Amino acid sequence: MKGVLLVNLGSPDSPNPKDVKKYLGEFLMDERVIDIPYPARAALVKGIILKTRPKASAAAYKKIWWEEGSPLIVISERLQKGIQQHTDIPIALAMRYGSMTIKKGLQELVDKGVDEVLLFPLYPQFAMATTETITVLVDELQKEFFPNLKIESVPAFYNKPDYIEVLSNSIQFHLKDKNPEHILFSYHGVPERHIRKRDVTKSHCKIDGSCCVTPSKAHEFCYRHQCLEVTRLVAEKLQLKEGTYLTSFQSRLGFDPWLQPYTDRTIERMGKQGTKNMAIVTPAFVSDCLETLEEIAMEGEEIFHEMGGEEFTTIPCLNDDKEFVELLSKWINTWVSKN
Ligand SMILES: C=CC1=C(C)c2cc3[nH]c(cc4nc(cc5[nH]c(cc1n2)c(C)c5CCC(=O)O)C(CCC(=O)O)=C4C)c(C)c3C=C
Ligand SMILES: [Fe+2]
Ligand SMILES: [Fe+2]
Repeated sequence: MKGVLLVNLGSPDSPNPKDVKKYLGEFLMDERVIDIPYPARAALVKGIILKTRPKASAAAYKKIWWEEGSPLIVISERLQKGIQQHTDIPIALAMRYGSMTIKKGLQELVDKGVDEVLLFPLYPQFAMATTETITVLVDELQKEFFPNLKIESVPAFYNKPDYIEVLSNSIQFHLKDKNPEHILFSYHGVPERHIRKRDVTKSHCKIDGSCCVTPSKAHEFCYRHQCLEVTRLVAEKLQLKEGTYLTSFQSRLGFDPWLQPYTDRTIERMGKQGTKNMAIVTPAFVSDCLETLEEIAMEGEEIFHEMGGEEFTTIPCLNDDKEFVELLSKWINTWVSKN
């Protein structure tokens, strides 16, 4: 029997510093997230980041936490239930970090009689720190614990026309009557080094004005290209005028160069330059989470108002939007009817 494992990033068990520390420790010790050799990574994460960040992150999590739990987890569960209503095969949900482990998710499917799994990382764009860390872990788990399980992965879906249509419809719906002067497409950032490391040509990605718009086989694993493509395709679909939309990258950590322009500085600049009414959409996330509900909807709005901006609209992620649930269900049912 076939089954599906949806995988999202994960959240701490509670917004308390102890749980946040445990979660951040697991997340940031992943060699595909902080990609420096083990001794240096442990010194940085355990010796520096985990000494201060859990308290600040816990305070941020407390601001967005829901009665039912972490928004990211609750929303992912709603997505799972929504999809389950459109298919007869079991749909399980797991998180890359935290208590809802991928191993438990695979076991849940196996216990239901599944021997063929569609692994569905809930990320529209490929990144070493997201999609790749999931597929690598699943490979390891399969070899060690589930040798008889056949597993196939869903690749990044950033440029699928039906995804672009659903995202564009959602943006249009949330912007009706808003008339923003500018729409900012803000994606989670990654260190520039991550892009270069996954350049299969070893020389294409210069992280400049042209590499990501020049056709290359490097783009299959270029997060920056895939983000810029989502912006371009949505702008084309919604017929946005040149100069009314921008792309930026948020949530940087540490002192290495990350993808630019940075979202906070872009919002600041837009406010300073006299934009009064702006909207922001975050297409690297399928579910609202700390990075959208706090960093964008709270901090971003505050920066914009401080700089003289007036109306700031945060467009929700696709979450359990009806069209999005139907789209993922359609892809899953196509896979089910294959072979
Ligand atoms: C080196 C650090 C990080 C990289 C690289 C990174 C990439 C990355 N992350 C997401 C999605 C999410 N990240 C979230 C939280 C978060 N991310 C980092 C660091 C890196 N992310 C940290 C330290 C945190 C924790 C919060 C904080 O202390 O600021 C979340 C939210 C989780 C939640 O519980 O709500 C998401 C989602 C992507 C898509 C990505 C690369 C493309
Ligand atoms: Fe992150
Ligand atoms: Fe590129």
